[in-house]
Amino acid sequence: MGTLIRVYERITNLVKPLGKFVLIPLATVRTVRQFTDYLFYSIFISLYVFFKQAIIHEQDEDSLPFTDLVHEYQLHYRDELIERHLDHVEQEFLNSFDIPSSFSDIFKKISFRVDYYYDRYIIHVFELSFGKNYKYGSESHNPLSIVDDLSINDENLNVKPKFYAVNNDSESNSIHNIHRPESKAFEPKPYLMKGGSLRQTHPTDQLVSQTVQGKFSKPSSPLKPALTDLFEKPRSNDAVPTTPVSNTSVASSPTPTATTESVVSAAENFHIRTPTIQRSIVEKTKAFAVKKDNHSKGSHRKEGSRNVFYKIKIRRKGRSQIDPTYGNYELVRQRIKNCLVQPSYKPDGNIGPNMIRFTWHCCAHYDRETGTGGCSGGTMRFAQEFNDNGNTGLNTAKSYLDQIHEEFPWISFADLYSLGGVAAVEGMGGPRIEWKPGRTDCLDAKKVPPMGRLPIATLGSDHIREVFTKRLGFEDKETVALIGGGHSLGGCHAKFSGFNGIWSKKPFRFDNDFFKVLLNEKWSIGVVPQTGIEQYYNEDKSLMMLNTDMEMIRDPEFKKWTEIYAKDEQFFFEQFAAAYAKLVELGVIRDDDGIQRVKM
Ligand code: HEM
Repeated sequence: MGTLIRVYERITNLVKPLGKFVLIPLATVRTVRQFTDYLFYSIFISLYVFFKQAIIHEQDEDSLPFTDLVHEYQLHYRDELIERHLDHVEQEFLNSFDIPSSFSDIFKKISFRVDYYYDRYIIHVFELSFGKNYKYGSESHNPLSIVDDLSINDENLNVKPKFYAVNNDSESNSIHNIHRPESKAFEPKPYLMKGGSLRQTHPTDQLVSQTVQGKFSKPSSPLKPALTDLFEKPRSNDAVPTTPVSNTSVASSPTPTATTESVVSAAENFHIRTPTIQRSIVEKTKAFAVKKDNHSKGSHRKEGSRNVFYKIKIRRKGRSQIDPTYGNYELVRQRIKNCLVQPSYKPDGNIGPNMIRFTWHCCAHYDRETGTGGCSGGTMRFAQEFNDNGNTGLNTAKSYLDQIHEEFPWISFADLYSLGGVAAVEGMGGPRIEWKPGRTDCLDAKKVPPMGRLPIATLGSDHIREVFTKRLGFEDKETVALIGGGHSLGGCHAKFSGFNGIWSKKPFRFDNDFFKVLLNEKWSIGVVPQTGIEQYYNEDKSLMMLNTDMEMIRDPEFKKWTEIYAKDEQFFFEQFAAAYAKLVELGVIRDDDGIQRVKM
């Protein structure tokens, strides 16, 4: 029987061009119908919104500009269409329900539908009738893409729904399980699955919509924090969140404020290949810094109320309350610090290093030449980025941060993911790192940068400079501080990267031990017993180094900084804090109100 099915599949596959031709009318009718549905719905909605805004005069805090409100309703309608199909079809097919943006888009959708129908209902019709799981993909006529058991590796693919440490001992996280079928999509949180709409329903019946929009001319409502407040001192007097934040009390330490000169000079030193982008960054940073100064001198009211580009709306039932944690970034920072110690996360017991690596990987795809990548946009939410091989093992940090997002739904993922590492460094005894909010999230995966940009641990100093200097824009001093600082914490896990061991005797304490150990121990190459991969060991094999770490003493310029950092911990702390602050700003181009509007 199995052979017969295979023969059938081969034949239908061979006559695919002809079969697809026959299906064109059906796909066209369906797509055009969907398009006209949107069209009629949009007209209806436009009238409705016009009536609502022009005649009823909704309350200020609930009214969006006309076009945004229409768009919101359109997305809502699209979500409804999708929900009707949710159980029957694959995610790829659901994407074809996106609102068509142009005529060529309609043709693309028709062509996609033709392919999908033929693949699902002709080639794999027997697969489906015998109850086998089938997954559409460009290669799905290839028997390998037919997934017999969709439950395999679910643990690996999904972040844990609750605060729950991933047990490193479990087979489910084993590096050997990473060979999962390409077609099995990472399942993002439900509200992200709907692509365009960031609406979500919370257990508390809270409806949150986070929108990026054009100029908004009305003064901010007193209920909403003024935009400029987001960049000022922590709102420590704010009420504590409704969800209790562990036993530790929440201390609000002051947010460091950079002087105008320091911010502008940082922007000027921030070398970008494209001169226009460089100029634009410097100008925007200058304007922002001046505005910040004005604000602290008390003149912000005149300015702030006129030029608001961005609004985070929080609506609740009854509309009388606002999330008391809104805009309190200090509270989120503290919340992250409080969740670092996790005895159930074995064998480490501390997720801080994982968090620092997670943030570093969120930023490390930046390319200053093209302006792509960087942690802005929160692109790590998407399968294309998160499933990159280099990110193996980072589901722990992501699952905790996603859970924290549920407590503070007003923060953008891009801000939260960058804050994770910043807070973890501090929580592990490191320096306080300056961090500014204002990153925005991409609505879909189109802005996910090309993968394969993470550094490779077995290569040498040329490769390190290619990544850190050429692509990310760091000087040697910063590169050494970042690598040594990051690798003073945590360790390698055979099941994730194939390397194994710790870099320093105190892997959960941020200090300059990495540099001391690197200079003082005797290193020789050895093999990780579990994986057969080569790495460097000290004499008693209690510590390890990667080849890229060894470059920190092989390359003369890197070695110079290694020696300096080994001698002067305070200086190292300062350099690391500055470099990590720069890391989390890569690709973030801010408007004069400090908010990043466009993800390049
Ligand atoms: C040449 C550059 C780098 C290479 C090749 C590299 C490579 C690696 C590898 C292979 C691991 C082991 C992952 C595992 O098995 O769990 C690791 C862990 C880690 N890396 Fe890097 N890394 C680099 C730079 C950085 C930077 C710049 C930072 C942060 C500033 C960083 C922070 C960390 C941390 C904290 C861990 C420990 C994670 C844990 O214990 O879960 N790394 N790195």
